Amino acid sequence: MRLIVRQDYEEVASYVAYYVKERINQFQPTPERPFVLGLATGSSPILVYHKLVDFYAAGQVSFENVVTFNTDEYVGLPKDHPQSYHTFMWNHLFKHVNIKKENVHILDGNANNLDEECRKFEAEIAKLGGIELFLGGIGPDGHIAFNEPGSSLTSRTRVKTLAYETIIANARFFGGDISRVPKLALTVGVATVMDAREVMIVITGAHKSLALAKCVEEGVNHMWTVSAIQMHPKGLIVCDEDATLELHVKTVKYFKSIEHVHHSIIGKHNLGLQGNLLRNMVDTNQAAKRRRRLMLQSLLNDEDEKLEDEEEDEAQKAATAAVEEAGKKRKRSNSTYWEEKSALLDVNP
Ligand SMILES: N[C@@H]1[C@@H](O)[C@H](O)[C@@H](COP(=O)(O)O)O[C@@H]1O
Repeated sequence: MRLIVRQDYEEVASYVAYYVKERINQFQPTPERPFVLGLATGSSPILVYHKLVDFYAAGQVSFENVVTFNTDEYVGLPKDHPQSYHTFMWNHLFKHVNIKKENVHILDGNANNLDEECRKFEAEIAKLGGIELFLGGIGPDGHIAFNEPGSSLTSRTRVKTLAYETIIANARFFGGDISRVPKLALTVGVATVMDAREVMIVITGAHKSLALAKCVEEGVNHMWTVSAIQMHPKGLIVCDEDATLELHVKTVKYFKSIEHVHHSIIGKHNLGLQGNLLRNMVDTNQAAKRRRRLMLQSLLNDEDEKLEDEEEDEAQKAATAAVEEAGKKRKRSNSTYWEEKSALLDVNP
């Protein structure tokens, strides 16, 4: 498992959005071989979606051959209800990009036969050969999708009763009134998420720091369902500094050092998106020179910043600049959405 620590929510969102964009582009999806992406709702991915919309507006990514599957949906809430996950996904992402309607999969919480709806959802995923990248968030109790504490780690898409803590946490979307929060939801299972070829979880805020510590430093446990990521060969958690509050200092230092050491010794340009070594690009002479220079610098007690300057990824800088430009130019079509977003981000659940 990799743990990427960034300063704050904004930096986490930039990292994740860039990552998703690059994975789609590297995959080179076609209608016959689409990129299958798992997506979540909640406040954690909102800024990621905003940045993906900006990448799309800047011509840096296309969703034409992207197929999506969403983690969950409330039972009994009309699709067009302002708090349904259908409304959320269309307002925050889908209606701003070129995704095809038929490529979007969100569970129908109003289906006549809910069990059948869940079975069909799993079958659709399987038909497409599984999910390539699952982007998720967690609740403060460590639940992934709506897999509440005690959910089976081998669970599949099904109807789930929401935990009291989740109902309280989500009441912020229903005017703070817990009686208005639906008590049932359809959700992908833990195994549905873990079957994806890559799982990326966004965890931000001090209120999720206990869940992060349980997930990273303790055992795989159905009381913290996100901890199942420990068993995944390509699990990636992207968190902010606040979320690390309950982790041991040595844990945080270790995961940070992985990134730092790899960049310093191997060179950022020799590392793939998933931390893999781009063998063809490694020039052993260059690597030896770098090692010598590093050694000299540490002897001379030089500042680390000098090294980091050289390692800046020019492509990412250019991409970010273009996106910022597009973001400025683009007139947001749905202003209430941005008001809603700020409201969500201001609330401390
Ligand atoms: N079912 C959703 C989850 O999929 C989401 O990860 C979680 C976190 O929400 P937030 O990101 O707003 O903290 O909220 C809900 O419970």
